[in-house]
Amino acid sequence: MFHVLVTDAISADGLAPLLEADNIKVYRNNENYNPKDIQALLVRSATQVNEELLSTLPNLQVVARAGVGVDNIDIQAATKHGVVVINAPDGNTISTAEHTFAMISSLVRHIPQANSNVKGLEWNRKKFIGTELFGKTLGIVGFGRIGSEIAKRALAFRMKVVVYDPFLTESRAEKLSVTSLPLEEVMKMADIITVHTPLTKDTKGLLNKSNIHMLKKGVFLVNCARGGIIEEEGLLHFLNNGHVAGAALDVFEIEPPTNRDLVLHERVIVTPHLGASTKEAQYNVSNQVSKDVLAFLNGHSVSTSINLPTIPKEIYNKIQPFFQLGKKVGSILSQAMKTPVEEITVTYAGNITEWETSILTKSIIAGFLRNRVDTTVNEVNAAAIAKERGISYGEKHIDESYGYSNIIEVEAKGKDIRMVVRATFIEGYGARIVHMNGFDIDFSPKGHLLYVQHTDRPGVIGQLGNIFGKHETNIATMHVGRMLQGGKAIMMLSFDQTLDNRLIDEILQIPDISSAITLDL
Ligand SMILES: NC(=O)c1ccc[n+]([C@@H]2O[C@H](COP(=O)([O-])OP(=O)(O)OC[C@H]3O[C@@H](n4cnc5c(N)ncnc54)[C@H](O)[C@@H]3O)[C@@H](O)[C@H]2O)c1
Ligand SMILES: O=C(O)[C@H](O)COP(=O)(O)O
Repeated sequence: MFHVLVTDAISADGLAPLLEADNIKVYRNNENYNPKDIQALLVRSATQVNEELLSTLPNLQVVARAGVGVDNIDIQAATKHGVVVINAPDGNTISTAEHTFAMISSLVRHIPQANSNVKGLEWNRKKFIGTELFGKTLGIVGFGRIGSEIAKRALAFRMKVVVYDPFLTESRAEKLSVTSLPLEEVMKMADIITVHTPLTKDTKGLLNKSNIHMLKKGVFLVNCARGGIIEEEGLLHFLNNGHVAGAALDVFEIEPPTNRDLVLHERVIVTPHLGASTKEAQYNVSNQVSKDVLAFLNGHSVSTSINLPTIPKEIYNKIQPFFQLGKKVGSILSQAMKTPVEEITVTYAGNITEWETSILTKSIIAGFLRNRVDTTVNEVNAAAIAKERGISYGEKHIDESYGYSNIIEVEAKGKDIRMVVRATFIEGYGARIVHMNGFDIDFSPKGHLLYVQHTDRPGVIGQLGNIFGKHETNIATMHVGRMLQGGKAIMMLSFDQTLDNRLIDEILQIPDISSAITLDL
């Protein structure tokens, strides 16, 4: 059973994949739970996922942000703890774009102020003369998912759209009918500026007390991204001196906001971080992270991770079975060698070489380390832990795939010891180990296995069978591999339960058996 803690107000409908799964127990923050049980944490922007919180959840494997911004999550601390961070990058794009556009429209037509005026039983029509959007220039800073949706809406209102985004290509700007310009140009040209970047060290105070004077006099400013991208002190200064005509803010440097002069300013309209607060967006982000968390806990890799290399979805789907196989190969080596390993080399051949394999290599390293360290190891921290333990690793791609459509070969070397395992994934058949230390073999890497090295002589298998029979232990499957008749050979047996050590000791008494190692996969 996996235990999932949901701390913020996350859509219950969207949580259905987790709530309905047989092997998942979901706790809300106000329910009783043991912090040591929690393997997954689901948050929005309210929970601060910092070192302090991470240390209270020692078995946490994944933090999922039901939304876009991960500035409430200490990614570095999570990575150090081996915790994968995922988010739902596109589930609230439309809602936030619509909210931003509603804020722009409200701002230029003074709708919130006029609403309060009429509700205050006044009827002041002259006070609320507005500005048309038609023909005006909208400056969009940050032209990602939300920025580009806003551009579509602005163009439908027959506005001109100029954008600044250092990562925007000319062809994408052209395709979306916007003009891409340096920030200074956008600042000089725009009648309204809306920001849609993440909050980073580069975007903090992007518009500030020293540069807002460069904007057109009478400009309107909008921030529905993150508090601080437009510096609040600078904004207030230029509102007060009349350079800025008005501002619409959904987000604040401190939330709830403490800057009363700004919030209460008569030309400022505000909402309490409502960009993503629609039924649809909340369902989308909750459902998206629930599916990802479920997949992750069930041993599958995720495609939206913040602190893992990103793999395009179509490649991710193809490469996904190899992650589990890779971890198992790593685990086989780790359990079979039982001695210090200094170097691991992963060789890929066949169609798998068409893909980016570095993350797969990290999976293999994680699978290897899992049996050897007492902390959580996964693709996120495998490289760091391997380095810490003095294990170097590398990967290469070769042409020889031994007749299989794909091959992963892992060689682990230590002082006077070397072991090689070769595996493949066959569509419709599954994962197979096809070679071990010079022996061709063919078995499925799962369950409770016994890896036996012996001499190929009549009677060895019979003696082994007798011991299992005596202990009423049923052999589920058995695979044998040898190089030469009468020479060294190996056996891989599988069982329905873990084998008792006394039984292994008895097996080792058989003269032609040189080693018998249990592998739990
Ligand atoms: N108010 C809300 O409820 C709400 C909801 C969703 C998202 N957001 C915020 O909106 C932000 C944008 O969301 P998105 O989904 O469009 O993200 P996105 O990643 O698709 O787009 C962000 C864009 O900003 C650009 N960028 C990065 N650094 C920049 C810089 N220094 N100058 C200019 N552009 C820069 C990037 O190239 C990217 O195109 C999020 O980071 C989040 O903080 C707020
Ligand atoms: O980054 C986001 O997704 C938005 O800011 C939404 O935040 P929320 O989930 O706290 O509403």
